Amino acid sequence: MRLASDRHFEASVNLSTWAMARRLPGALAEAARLGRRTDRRAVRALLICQIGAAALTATALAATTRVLAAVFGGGDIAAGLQQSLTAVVVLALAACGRYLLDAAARGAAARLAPKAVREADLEVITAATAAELVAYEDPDFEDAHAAACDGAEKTGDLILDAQLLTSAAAQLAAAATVVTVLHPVMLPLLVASVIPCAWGAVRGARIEHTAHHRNLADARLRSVFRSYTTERNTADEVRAGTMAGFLIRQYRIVSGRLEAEQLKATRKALVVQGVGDALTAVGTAAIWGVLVLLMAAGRMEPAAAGTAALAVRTSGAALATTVRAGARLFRISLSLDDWARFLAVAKPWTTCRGSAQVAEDGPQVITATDVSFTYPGADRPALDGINLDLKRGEVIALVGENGAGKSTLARVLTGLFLPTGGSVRWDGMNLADADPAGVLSKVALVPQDYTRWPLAARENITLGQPRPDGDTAVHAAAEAAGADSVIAALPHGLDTSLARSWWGGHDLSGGQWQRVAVARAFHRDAPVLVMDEPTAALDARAEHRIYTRLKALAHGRATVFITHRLANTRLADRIVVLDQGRVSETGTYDELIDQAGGFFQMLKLQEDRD
Ligand SMILES: Nc1ncnc2c1ncn2[C@@H]1O[C@H](COP(=O)(O)OP(=O)(O)OP(=O)(O)O)[C@@H](O)[C@H]1O
Repeated sequence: MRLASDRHFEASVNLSTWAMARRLPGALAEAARLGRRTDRRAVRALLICQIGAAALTATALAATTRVLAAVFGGGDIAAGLQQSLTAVVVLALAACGRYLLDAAARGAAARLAPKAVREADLEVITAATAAELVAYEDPDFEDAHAAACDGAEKTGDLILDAQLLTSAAAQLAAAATVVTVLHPVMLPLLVASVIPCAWGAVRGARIEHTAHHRNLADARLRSVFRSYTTERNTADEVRAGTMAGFLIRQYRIVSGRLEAEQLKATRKALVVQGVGDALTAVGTAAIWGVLVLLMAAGRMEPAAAGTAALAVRTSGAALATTVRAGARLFRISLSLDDWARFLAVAKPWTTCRGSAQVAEDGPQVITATDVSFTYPGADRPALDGINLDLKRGEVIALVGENGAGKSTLARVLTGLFLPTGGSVRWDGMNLADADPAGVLSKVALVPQDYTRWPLAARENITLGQPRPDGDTAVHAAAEAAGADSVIAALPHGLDTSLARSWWGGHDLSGGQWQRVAVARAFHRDAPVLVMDEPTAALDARAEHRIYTRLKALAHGRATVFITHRLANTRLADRIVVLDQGRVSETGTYDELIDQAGGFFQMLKLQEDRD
């Protein structure tokens, strides 16, 4: 099972082995770029250590030749060794130095890796927050974002494997140079012997990556089942609905599919890698044979043959590491593509409006002219031909059936969404031309699904932006929203942590949270106030309190509130009834009653029910 729109999957499956190998320089360059941006010193240290380690490998091999010549050169071994004492010391020092430099390089890579993850993740966060809000309504944006988070995590492995690859490649270069000097036929033999192993490793990586992508949808589905089965938010429904058995069965079914697909891929990869390794083993045996033949034919001194044997072993091991790290890097490079793809997907969504500044004290009038709005991918508009004026000091109630377009209109009027047709103007300035940060700084919004921030009560109201009069403003906002009693009951008042999942955190009821969310909007003291069903979870007393004070709070502001309790609309200066994205009625409460239209019918139904 895989995502129908997974273009990246198609691309990676159709890559040839050579094309895959060609990706490695790009992956190494990306590792270097991320490394340089996070810690230049660590990158420099890493490179110096790698080059130093390679040089010492070559030095050790050269010193080995001299020692072996002393040992196998005939005559007294002890005397020979004494003669080549310097070479022995050089050999020992070079070996020690190489291990130390290798360890230092690994240390530098380990220091860089988490920083690279952080930097890559920050790029994703920055791109996501710079995107228009409407981007989140596009499924491709969400999918790409999820894959990018995974890719960002992998950048740590990219650095570690890049270090391993360059270290092995440097050792290889050193050993290969020594081998070539000893006999020119050795290097081509060595390279030929490792080709099957490289082929197996790269093909194996491709098989595993293909399986990974095939399993993406199932892996996501399984993690959704897991979280829905065990998380606190759903725990009561899982129990009350006796759903645990059903959910666990679903988990098993999806897991079974995942494991079967994975096993199939692992088997295929193992076979391919096994064939490659076996052929490389045959190649290595052939090299040993050639060495023996060269020695037997007197074309190579025993000391040189000894060094060649060592160099062949060293370079063989280095080649194998190079190939395996290269194959892993290839897989990581595919994940990095996911990361880079999100940055590319997010780019066109980046907020790109004008830079005109709205009035410092906010708009006197908000005008929607022939506004329409269609969600990305939707086949019909959520808003269609809306014309509306909202003046400062006026309170408008937006009502209508579920899905009528109320929340969408509230977002369009405040500039959170730009209309896809028509215009919204604040004092004549089209919001498409205005600096979005300036516009949104004039807006206080209570969304339908407000966030229960895992912060202290104070930050839950100030949102990290305290007013000059500090807690006085916080208490005033809390009092206006009826959250004062909530705060008074907290063990440490405004300092109490509302992060319920953490130790010491304090939980609130649904209605108490909603009061805090309303207090947030009041604390912001913005000239445009929008409240989307602000009392849906409140008890009758708290609801009454908010609506009786709303008129006073709305003074000097342009206020819109959305409600399904039509009796609350009595206090609005104007009621706008939406029906399937269009304004079906508008007027004062009394005017709409007199018209005896849809609003009146809905009101009657509610009154009869109550
Ligand atoms: N992300 C989306 N993608 C596509 N269509 C959407 C999306 N969000 C909302 N819609 C559609 O837009 C229309 C208006 O939705 P909106 O949330 O504005 O309605 P509402 O009047 O606020 O509803 P409710 O009273 O249930 O909160 C609905 O038909 C809804 O299905």
